[in-house]
Amino acid sequence: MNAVPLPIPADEIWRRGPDDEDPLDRIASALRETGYIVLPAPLPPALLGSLLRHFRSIDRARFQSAGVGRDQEHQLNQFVRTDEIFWLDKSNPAVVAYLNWAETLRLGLNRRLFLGLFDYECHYARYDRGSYYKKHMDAFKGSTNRIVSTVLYLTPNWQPQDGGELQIYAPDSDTVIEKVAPRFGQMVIFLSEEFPHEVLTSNRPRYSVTGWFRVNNSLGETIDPAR
Ligand SMILES: O=C(O)CCC(=O)C(=O)O
Ligand SMILES: [Fe+2]
Repeated sequence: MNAVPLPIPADEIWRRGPDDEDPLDRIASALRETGYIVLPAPLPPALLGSLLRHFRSIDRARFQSAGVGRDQEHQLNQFVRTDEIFWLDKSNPAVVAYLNWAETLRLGLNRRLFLGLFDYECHYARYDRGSYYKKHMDAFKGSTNRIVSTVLYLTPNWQPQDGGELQIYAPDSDTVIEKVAPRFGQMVIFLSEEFPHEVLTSNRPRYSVTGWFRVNNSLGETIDPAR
């Protein structure tokens, strides 16, 4: 692969906290122990700024109404979700830097948790005023290859009255265990098959990058993941 210009040096892409703990150790042990972690600012500010500029530069018309389910089951269901998405590829340097970061996370989690994560897919999501995503699972055991979900928030100057929090429920339950503010730079990482979750109605435009680490379920001539 060609060297791609990064907005920030690759060796500065993981920032250590004041306790000098390796952030990958912290994320891995949280996933092992509780299944999720909220990180207030895991990425360098320069990268967040470049991602937001890229997000805003994309014409509205290029975002697609988000569907529910995959492939043949894929359907638009406005009762469930009203956000719009834009799948990401390596054509923008900020996205490349973000994907490099995700790649180090993938390798770090595989090394520590033996998850066998194979790749990462991600899209931008925009929730216009009044948009939501009702309670759902990102993956059901045995029927999908999404293993770890990530959401990075890019909404500038988010205020509590803006709503749009991510509500995480205990596994198989209606009990809310965490409410994550979609604050600029904040990220949440969770096991896709464990936690029902919901995006509460947003009272202003809400921007995010949602992604999934997947395992490779390809068998014989059936290629899975499909895309
Ligand atoms: O944006 C969020 O907080 C979560 C989005 C989500 O659950 C999804 O896209 O599957
Ligand atoms: Fe989700």
